[in-house]
Amino acid sequence: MFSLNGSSFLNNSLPGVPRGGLSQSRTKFAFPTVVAAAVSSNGRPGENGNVSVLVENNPKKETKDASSPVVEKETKSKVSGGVGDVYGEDTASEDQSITPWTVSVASGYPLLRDPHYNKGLAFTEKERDAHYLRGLLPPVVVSQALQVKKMMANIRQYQVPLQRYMAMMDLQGRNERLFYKLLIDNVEELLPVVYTPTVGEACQKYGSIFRQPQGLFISLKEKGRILEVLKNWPEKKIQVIVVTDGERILGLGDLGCQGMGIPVGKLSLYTALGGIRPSACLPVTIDVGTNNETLLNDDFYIGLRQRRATGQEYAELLHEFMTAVKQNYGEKVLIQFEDFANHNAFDLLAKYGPTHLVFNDDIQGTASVVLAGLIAALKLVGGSLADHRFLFLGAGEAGTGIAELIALEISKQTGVPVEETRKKIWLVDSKGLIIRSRMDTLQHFKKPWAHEHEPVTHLVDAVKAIKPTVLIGSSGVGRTFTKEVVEAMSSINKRPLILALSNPTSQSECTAKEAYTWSEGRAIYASGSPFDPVEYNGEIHVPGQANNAYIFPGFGLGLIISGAIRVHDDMLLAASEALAAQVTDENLAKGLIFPPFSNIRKISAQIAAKVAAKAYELGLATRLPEPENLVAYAESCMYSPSYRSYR
Ligand SMILES: NC(=O)C1=CN([C@@H]2O[C@H](COP(=O)(O)OP(=O)(O)OC[C@H]3O[C@@H](n4cnc5c(N)ncnc54)[C@H](OP(=O)(O)O)[C@@H]3O)[C@@H](O)[C@H]2O)C=CC1
Ligand SMILES: CC(=O)C(=O)O
Ligand SMILES: [Mg+2]
Repeated sequence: MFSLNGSSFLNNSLPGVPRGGLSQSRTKFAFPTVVAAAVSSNGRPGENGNVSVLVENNPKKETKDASSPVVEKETKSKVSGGVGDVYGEDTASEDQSITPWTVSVASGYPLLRDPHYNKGLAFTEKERDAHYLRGLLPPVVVSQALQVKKMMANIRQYQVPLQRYMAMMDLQGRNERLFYKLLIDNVEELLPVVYTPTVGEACQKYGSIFRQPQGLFISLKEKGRILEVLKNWPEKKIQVIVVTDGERILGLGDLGCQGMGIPVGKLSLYTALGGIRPSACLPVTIDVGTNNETLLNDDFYIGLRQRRATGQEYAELLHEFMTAVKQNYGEKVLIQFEDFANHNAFDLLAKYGPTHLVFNDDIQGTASVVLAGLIAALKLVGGSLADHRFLFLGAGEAGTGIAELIALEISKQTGVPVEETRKKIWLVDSKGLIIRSRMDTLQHFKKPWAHEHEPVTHLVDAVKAIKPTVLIGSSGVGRTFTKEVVEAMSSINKRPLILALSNPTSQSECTAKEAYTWSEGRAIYASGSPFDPVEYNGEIHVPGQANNAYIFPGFGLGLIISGAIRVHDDMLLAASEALAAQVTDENLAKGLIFPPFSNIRKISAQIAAKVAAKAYELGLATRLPEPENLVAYAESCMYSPSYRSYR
């Protein structure tokens, strides 16, 4: 359905040139010396991440047939972890020194201005001497732990969420490792700041709060030159791209170029939650204009001031981008489509699924996370998936994506064809229940859900008619699960399962408090954006966060560590099962059908391992041989935000 089996072909997996080329400036090291030192210091070439330098200095390697599995094997033996530790920024052994180099070996003032290597007051005395920092910093030397403590105290002082967001973005632009240390160690507190709901407001106001550009902006002005534009990005070894065209940002509609906050936020989660190195992540916004009149008339709008290009003009720009990405980064770069409007999202996935490693987070990631929640919830509501009836409000990317994965899973479990299992699932769109008599006017992705039924216009009537055990909101419209709707669900079910997926919080179909109150404490509830626990009748109910952030970081890691070349539906099912398995009885007892985010890196490693295992099983993995313990391997590949010492 969402993806196709690809044939097993390998790509150019040799690392590229160092960031920005091979120039150097004020440094005590000449490059060959650095390379020699790097290789011989531990006797394990590449272990400390200097593989790219080795390749640069060994033309023989560069000319090898990159499609040969032998090259894969060689590369694997030299690169720790398999997620391309090209710049020596991070390896399993953090006590080893590395060279902090940017376009040149950074030192002095530029070193303090380079977020990749800056440590602020945490530069040691020795580093201050070696890297010309004397006088550029006050005398005190502090630990990263103290920096975290201070930053958290600063951030907590801001009462306005957008101020917290801006403080976090400033930190990311100033000291990347500290940013990730903060985010990883305080994930439950900071996720709502760098991600939904606050990122939604940030996108709405992106022009006004714009300080430093983040990510790569590709607009219609760059048509015919996209490859050139990609080459302007300072990092060469990209493993994950999150791209949007800004047309459906959360449930906030068309935010044009200001949608950039979403790829930036998603990729910071790829690093914090999934352990992908920041240098391997590329946020992209494709600017084809916007139909948002408010933005078009906003002096501070940062995008093209024109209405959206469509049709051939749009398709050609996207095609040039997809082609340039593959040309520049190879076959195995993961391209995650994010927050495209559904009239483009399904077509892009279908068009590029057979030729690129593509993943649509809103269609596929959301499906995988919701299926995981449903599998976990069965322990509370009883029965198998096939015993339940599902009703959706919203029949777009999220709604039909989830519906299809549920139908697929039931089909796998029961052996009943998917055309039959779909009949357990009903969807309502802005015109009412999707039924057979509407077939001629339905968008293609809705057609499989057009079952035989009388017309039903209102959700509450659909609930009464269909009698679902599970109600899922994916309409992007807030407050649509009214008291009547929740009461109707509660009159049919002992434990109504209610998922209000729409983001941000303002678009949530109902709040946690409403769900628990209107169901008299019986609802099992989760939402796309977080809600605090609710006390009802002396009992504490903890709402889960049904958000694709549980899936995509681990899913992407699994693709990368296996060298997968295509996404397959069975990988989504594997990810769901892995996530569901992480929900403990203790979680369930509180009403939680997702595990807490505090443990997310461990969870991501479990997901990555299952996804990678599936890639090997399906013959879609190119990183050979398959590691024996995929969970341990996934964990060993993860980026650590601890500071490195600079020689
Ligand atoms: N929690 C999570 O992880 C995720 C949450 N989401 C959220 O889900 C929401 C929808 O996203 P997505 O599926 O991509 O959006 P789409 O635009 O693809 O789909 C929206 C659907 O909702 C329907 N709809 C709109 N208004 C109403 C209404 N008043 N009554 C009934 N149906 C309505 C639309 O109907 P019609 O087709 O007739 O216009 C359409 O079928 C967003 O808020 C998004 O943030 C998305 C992905 C992940
Ligand atoms: C979470 C997400 O991807 C969305 O709301 O679009
Ligand atoms: Mg999204």
